Amino acid sequence: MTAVLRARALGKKYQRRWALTDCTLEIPPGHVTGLVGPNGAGKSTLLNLAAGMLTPTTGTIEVCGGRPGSGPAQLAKVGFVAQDTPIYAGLTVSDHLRLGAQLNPSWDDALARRRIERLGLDPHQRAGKLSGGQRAQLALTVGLAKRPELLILDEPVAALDPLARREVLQDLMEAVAEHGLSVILSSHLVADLERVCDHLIVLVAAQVAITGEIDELLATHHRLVGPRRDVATLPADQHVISASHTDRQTTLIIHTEAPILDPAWTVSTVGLEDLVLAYMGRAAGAGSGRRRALEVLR
Ligand SMILES: Nc1ncnc2c1ncn2[C@@H]1O[C@H](COP(=O)(O)OP(=O)(O)OP(=O)(O)O)[C@@H](O)[C@H]1O
Repeated sequence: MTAVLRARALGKKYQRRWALTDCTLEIPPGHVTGLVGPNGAGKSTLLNLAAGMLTPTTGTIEVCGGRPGSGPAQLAKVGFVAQDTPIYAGLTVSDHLRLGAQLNPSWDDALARRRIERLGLDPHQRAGKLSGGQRAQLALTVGLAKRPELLILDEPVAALDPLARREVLQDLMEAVAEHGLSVILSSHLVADLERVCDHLIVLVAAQVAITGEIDELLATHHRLVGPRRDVATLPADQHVISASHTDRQTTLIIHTEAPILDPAWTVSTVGLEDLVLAYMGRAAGAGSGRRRALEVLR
């Protein structure tokens, strides 16, 4: 099966600053992939590269088997809802649906109208007069009704209330189950990602800190608590992601494929939020304010 996204040593430089470096990734089709990382980590840059809104400085990126932005066939395969909720302020809600129908060969008008009605949006209202959350919903409706192979969403639920957020995520999961849609979405809301995503990309400081299938990542990361210990004495196959020590005790989050045999450790599982925070904290340094960049709403 063709990967929905394949990046090899992908990099993007804005003037003198690298926003993304040495990014190598492969996302299989039919999945919901969560993209997470601190502010400024390069998430929007990666998503804009995938949507063809930016061109790489180094490396390559292939999306649904084609080069992003390479022409109408590629545009039809990929839906993109950018972070700033792209709508046309002067056009009404129904103008957006008309435009969507004209521009997209596989436009699902029934889906679009059903969704607008369910959301209670007035078809005659100008998009510029909608609330932030309603605008986000309109942009998402256009993205879903386009019926792309891959829908790329940059912080799609940030402006939505908790109930609306849950409904949007539900809609996405239904589209994945019914139409085989693949989704890549960035969010700071790890609890949401935990609910809908089966793949994860953690970007930190312009680099991929970890990527993979979430179940597999959770099965190979462990929390170890035991008597204070120098991490340099751990077996070579145990990679320390985060470490904290008191006078007597050491707490670690480690990555390993092998069983943990040392009886000195109490071993427990790691949740997605802990895993993400461990990788974010590794780059930022323990106790840094960067940890606060990750908003965890339950
Ligand atoms: N057009 C641009 N020109 C110059 N620098 C840019 C531009 N766009 C982004 N950057 C820089 O590139 C880096 C990555 O930005 P990006 O928007 O990809 O991060 P992000 O992870 O999406 O952040 P956030 O979570 O805050 O949305 C940042 O340091 C940002 O300042």
